Amino acid sequence: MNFKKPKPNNGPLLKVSDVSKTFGGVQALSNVSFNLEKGQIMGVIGPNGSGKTTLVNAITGFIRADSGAIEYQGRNILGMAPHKIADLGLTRTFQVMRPYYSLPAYKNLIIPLFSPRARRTGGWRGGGKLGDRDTVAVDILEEIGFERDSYVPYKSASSLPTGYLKRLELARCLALRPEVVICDEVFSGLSMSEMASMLPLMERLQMEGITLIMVEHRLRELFRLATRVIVLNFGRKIAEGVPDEVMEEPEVKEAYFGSEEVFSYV
Ligand SMILES: Nc1ncnc2c1ncn2[C@@H]1O[C@H](COP(=O)(O)OP(=O)(O)OP(=O)(O)O)[C@@H](O)[C@H]1O
Repeated sequence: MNFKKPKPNNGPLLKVSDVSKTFGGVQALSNVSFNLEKGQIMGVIGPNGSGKTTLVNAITGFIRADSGAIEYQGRNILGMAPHKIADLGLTRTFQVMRPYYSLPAYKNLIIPLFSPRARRTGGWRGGGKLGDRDTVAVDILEEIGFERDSYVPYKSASSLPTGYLKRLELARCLALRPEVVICDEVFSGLSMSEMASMLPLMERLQMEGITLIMVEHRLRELFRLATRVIVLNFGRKIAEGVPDEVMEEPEVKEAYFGSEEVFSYV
């Protein structure tokens, strides 16, 4: 199979420029722009309904932005189908998880492991020949915290608690050997100890070279990881920068006024 040689990209890994989206009369995104640099963990925060998931959907092709431009590795991806975007290495988790509940956890990874991207990149980590995919699937799950010895990877997805389902969602992205993972609220619904165990996992992914965008309401946990955040409010980007500094900006304080998230971040 012939793949076009990608053009060298000296700019940001992802460049979102003036992206807007309306649903009926609702302006869900209004001229949102930001750059994502390779290796970053970038947070996307904002009150409920501020446009965070719409932004993720627009970047990953699940909805089409009305206007603006989205470039990934220097290539225009606006209007591309989600599976094509994933094939380029830009993947996402879903806020509402969608595993195949009737299948064992590890079988949920078989489809991404059979994807053209996983085949092309030669399997999980280290390259080389793709081994038995069931084994590779269990390996991935073990890497992200499914204890192989207690048979958790083999349990049906429907029997897994939220903490494991969140990890399974992440594992489905990792099976594609992504360059970027956009995590839509990976901390939501997790206990304090589950969240605490998720933090080193995210750090490890970053150390392994994966660039992360994290859409989060859990500011305290997010700010331990993210070096940069953008803040949305009513579809507009109202701030961007280092987390602690951004939270001091009057418009951000006003957007979060009265919200529990801000009280829980300090
Ligand atoms: N498919 C849709 N049809 C109509 N309106 C939508 C649709 N998707 C989102 N919206 C509206 O767009 C706005 C932004 O929604 P979005 O889900 O992106 O916000 P959010 O910041 O992710 O919210 P939350 O933090 O509650 O998940 C909201 O007013 C929402 O009701």
